[in-house]
Amino acid sequence: MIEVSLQHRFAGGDGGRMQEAGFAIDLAFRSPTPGVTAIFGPSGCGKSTTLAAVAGLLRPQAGRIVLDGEVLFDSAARRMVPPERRRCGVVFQDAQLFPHLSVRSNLRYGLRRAPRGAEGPALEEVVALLGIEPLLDRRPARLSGGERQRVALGRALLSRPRLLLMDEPLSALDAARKAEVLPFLARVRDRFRIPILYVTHAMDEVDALADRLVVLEAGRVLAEGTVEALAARPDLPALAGRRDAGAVIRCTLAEQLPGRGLTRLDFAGGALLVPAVPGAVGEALRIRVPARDVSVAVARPEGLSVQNILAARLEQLTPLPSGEVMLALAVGPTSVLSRVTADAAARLALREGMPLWALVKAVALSHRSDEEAAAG
Ligand SMILES: Nc1ncnc2c1ncn2[C@@H]1O[C@H](COP(=O)(O)OP(=O)(O)OP(=O)(O)O)[C@@H](O)[C@H]1O
Repeated sequence: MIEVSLQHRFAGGDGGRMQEAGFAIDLAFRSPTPGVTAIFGPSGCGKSTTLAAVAGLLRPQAGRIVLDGEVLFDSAARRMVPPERRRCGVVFQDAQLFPHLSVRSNLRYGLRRAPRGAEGPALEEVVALLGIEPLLDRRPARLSGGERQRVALGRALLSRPRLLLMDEPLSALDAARKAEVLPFLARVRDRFRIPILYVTHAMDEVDALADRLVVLEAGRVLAEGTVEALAARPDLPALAGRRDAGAVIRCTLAEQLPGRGLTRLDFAGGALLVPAVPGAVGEALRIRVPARDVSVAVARPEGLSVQNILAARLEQLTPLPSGEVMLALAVGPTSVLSRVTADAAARLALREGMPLWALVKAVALSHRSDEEAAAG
């Protein structure tokens, strides 16, 4: 378990005359270990400050930080474990490799920082896992952004951390590079089982990697919980107001239908047919069903090209700032979100509790817990 509670106020920007109050953070959350907790929120909400406090790079004015029973910081007990003794591996947005050292030497630097006797993967294992063997003799300047991040991750792992802290490690990469690095992060998560605090404002990274979410706003915790539970809440503007808002659902790959080019995914309360997903029957998957790709009907529609028509009940109807309405639909025990126009909601006389049909037009595959799948 990681327990973080911190209160801190930065000095104001007026040269210390205290006319303008500085940013204040006052938050607490707990995350099980191992596992990936994404710290999510708009720019300036305190994400990096939180990581800095956990890493020991910032001494909060008050609070307590405990990792698997070991107190790293406790203002009441005046305890502050110095950063080098906390065993946190940190990966930033820019890889921060030593430019004058080869990749191999950068990795060895990580190993040298590992405490004597600490257990962890060998250099060869990390190199193989991250696919960086061909890069070992290169200098960082001759690496792509994605390659640099893989090396930075390798260096962090080799310091044998008990906790990985990642501060927007993919945000400087374009979509293609990001897609290249994400599976490696998933492999590290699955292979080494090191707890990870992962700062991001990219939902696809949350979907691909995280078990839990801590949503911050202006230095406070707005919500925390599993990715599935929070993604299904229509009342969190930080999540439901986004273009990519949607329910996150755990599924099992239930059947391959090669003749139709489809795969059947089963979830609690129903099943979805999706374009063929490679993988073995029984494999666990996680999908995002974007709210914008779900429409509703008051009677079961016939003769549609849409494959997936699910019997649902309208649980909650939440107006969005955009003028649209977010519908929380229960499909058995599973929540699905649908975003419709206010006009459609009025036309269909939608009200909470009524039965509806949910038409699911698209599904995004986001998370594969299986290591081989993550690699491929
Ligand atoms: N050393 C400092 N002195 C004064 N103010 C600071 C200091 N460090 C951070 N802040 C302020 O604290 C607030 C939170 O910063 P932080 O970097 O934690 O945000 P963030 O959520 O990580 O943002 P981003 O997504 O843009 O990286 C900001 O308003 C920032 O200006």
